[in-house]
Amino acid sequence: MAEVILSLQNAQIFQRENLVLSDVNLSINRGEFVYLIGKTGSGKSSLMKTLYGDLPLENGKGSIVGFNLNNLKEKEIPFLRRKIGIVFQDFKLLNDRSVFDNLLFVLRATGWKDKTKIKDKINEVLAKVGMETKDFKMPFQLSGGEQQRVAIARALLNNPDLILADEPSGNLDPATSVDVMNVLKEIHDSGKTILMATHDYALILKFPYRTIKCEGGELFEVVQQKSTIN
Ligand SMILES: Nc1ncnc2c1ncn2[C@@H]1O[C@H](COP(=O)(O)OP(=O)(O)OP(=O)(O)O)[C@@H](O)[C@H]1O
Repeated sequence: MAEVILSLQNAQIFQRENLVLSDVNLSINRGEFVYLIGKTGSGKSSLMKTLYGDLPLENGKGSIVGFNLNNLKEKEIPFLRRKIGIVFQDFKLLNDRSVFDNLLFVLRATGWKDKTKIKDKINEVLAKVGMETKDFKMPFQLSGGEQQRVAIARALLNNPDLILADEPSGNLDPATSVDVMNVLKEIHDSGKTILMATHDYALILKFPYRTIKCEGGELFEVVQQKSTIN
């Protein structure tokens, strides 16, 4: 039977006192690739933030990778984030250190000690995104697409159950977006569950997966036809 990895029932999500999403119902099984689409301001990022513990789930029920979002405690958030890999539109690499040291920083912060295991893990994730020869480079020496590959490698470090990608191609040109999407597709094909917020309908047409639309404070399943996702 399919294993539910993310579930929200009648969830309400607020940004401060503003109700952004009034009734969110969503269930994602292990191994799925799901797009989250919707107009600017429709609440996609707010939903993502709730899923990684940056915004509280005010009402309704929610669970993700075995954590209950309803009474998520501050001290549980680092443990939740080890089971979720997060990829942002603006990469969020540390600009004062190399690719290798960006990844080292995350491993050290999550308790890794053994130097050989650390090196092997960094090489493994960089190889998955085709960046194994650029581990010595500084982020500003990389193109946007390369920086996003490193950010995806970083998201894979702790072998997460779920990857949340919030507009990962938002800062990339169309050809580079397809390259990065191919990396995400390979990761998905290897068994990972991915939820990706995007505005990029060309990508959705090229890589068709289950699509959810955020509109009027709720989520709707989209039937994969060009006319319905615009
Ligand atoms: N930090 C914040 N404080 C208060 N309100 C916010 C904050 N961030 C977002 N909002 C509001 O919450 C609503 C949803 O924004 P959100 O960023 O989740 O939408 P989005 O669908 O991700 O948009 P985009 O596609 O532009 O990223 C908007 O009305 C926005 O103004």
